[in-house]
Amino acid sequence: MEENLNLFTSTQEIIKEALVKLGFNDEMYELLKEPLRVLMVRIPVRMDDGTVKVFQGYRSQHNDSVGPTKGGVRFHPEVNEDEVKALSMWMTLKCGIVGLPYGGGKGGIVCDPRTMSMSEIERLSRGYVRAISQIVGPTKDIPAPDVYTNSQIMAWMMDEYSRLRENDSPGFITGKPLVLGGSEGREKATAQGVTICIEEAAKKRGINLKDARVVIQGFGNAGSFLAKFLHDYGAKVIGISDAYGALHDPDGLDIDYLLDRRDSFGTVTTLFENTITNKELLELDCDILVPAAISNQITAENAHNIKASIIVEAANGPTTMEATKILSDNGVLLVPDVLASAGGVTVSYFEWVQNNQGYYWSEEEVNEKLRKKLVESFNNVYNTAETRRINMRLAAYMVGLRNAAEASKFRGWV
Ligand SMILES: NC(=O)C1=CN([C@@H]2O[C@H](COP(=O)(O)OP(=O)(O)OC[C@H]3O[C@@H](n4cnc5c(N)ncnc54)[C@H](O)[C@@H]3O)[C@@H](O)[C@H]2O)C=CC1
Ligand SMILES: O=C(O)CCC(=O)C(=O)O
Repeated sequence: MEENLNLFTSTQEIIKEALVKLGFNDEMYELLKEPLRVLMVRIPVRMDDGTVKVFQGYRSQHNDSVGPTKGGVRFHPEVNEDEVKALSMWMTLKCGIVGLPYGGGKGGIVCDPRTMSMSEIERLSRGYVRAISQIVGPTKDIPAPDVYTNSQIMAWMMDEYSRLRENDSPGFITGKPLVLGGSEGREKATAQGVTICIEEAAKKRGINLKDARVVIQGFGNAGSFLAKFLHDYGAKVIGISDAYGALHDPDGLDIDYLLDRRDSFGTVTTLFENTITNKELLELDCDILVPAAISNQITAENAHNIKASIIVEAANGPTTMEATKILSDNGVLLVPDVLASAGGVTVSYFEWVQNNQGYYWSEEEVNEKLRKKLVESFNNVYNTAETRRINMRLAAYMVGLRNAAEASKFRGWV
């Protein structure tokens, strides 16, 4: 049988399994198997050469029983409806695992910002906000950065929303520049959260992080800060990659140099000649592997060749369900995306709280609150997996779905 690489339908399968284990009935599955709302929009943008290009975008809201929906916006040529739907479902799980008062949302635009000018990207970002403005807002659905979007794009989107509503609305979006109500620590939050999960996983496996050899796929927001944290900690980062290739040095890469040379899209390998492929990178001999780029990277095809004993998923959906099973059977400790990458949305929540109260915290305060939440969440998922004798992905789905399911029940939806 062919492997299911569809992110949406494979997520439905595991949601079903988790709900059955939690004792919920078929009606609950009927409610949670699809987002409540998916808006498809067409965004006309005047390009710099005077022509008009029409871009396709989406905003998906999985479940808003717990609170407003929350999740990033992705600018990528491969964005599609099923991917955005799955990404919004994973946001419900992340918020449930960390205990945030949100449901899951996610957005995306089919585009390649690497080939666009800054002013074209600005017009596209503003057009997207105008197109989705009816269904988003600080108490409805709160966007944030994701692949190929950043704090500048968040600033344009916040400005456009504030103009439409005729009032300043910093709580409409998170991941903003500090001066516009961004939070200390948000930029590094995803990598901080992944680092905390790596520390906890290493403890469980008796691995000393200072001796560990680490491979990271992706050198953008999540991957590059993570490389820096682990490098500074004393771990040996022996491989990194971007969309164009990968770098490998068994003695450890010069992370500070690479950080200095990478561009705003997380590209750095194009400056080097002796590169390897992303596929080769994933199969390198190492202790800890962190996919921090895109989905469907570890599949049934290459799962048997993975040498790492710990995989911590910074990216959303990097490992297929079939590969998850192969890796668990092989004794690999796999810390799933919905837990490992939850640091970003956690500090986004802190940013929103600070915007709502108009009082801002120090970076130390943010990091301390983040650590507390992630250590608790890691152990909650790990212990569920141990007690139930299941892998951490299924355990994370069980922990993550509970709030949305119970809140939907209390509201009388099911
Ligand atoms: N930024 C955030 O706060 C969060 C990000 N994530 C996830 O982390 C992953 C990376 O996101 P960011 O670092 O924010 O994005 P980014 O846009 O800052 O960086 C993306 C990186 O992935 C690389 N990449 C793109 N296509 C690739 C391909 N086909 N093969 C290999 N590498 C490729 C890029 O070259 C770049 O290095 C995504 O899956 C995202 O959904 C998850 C939670 C929060
Ligand atoms: O910061 C946020 O609100 C969402 C981050 C995100 O999109 C994700 O965790 O995948």
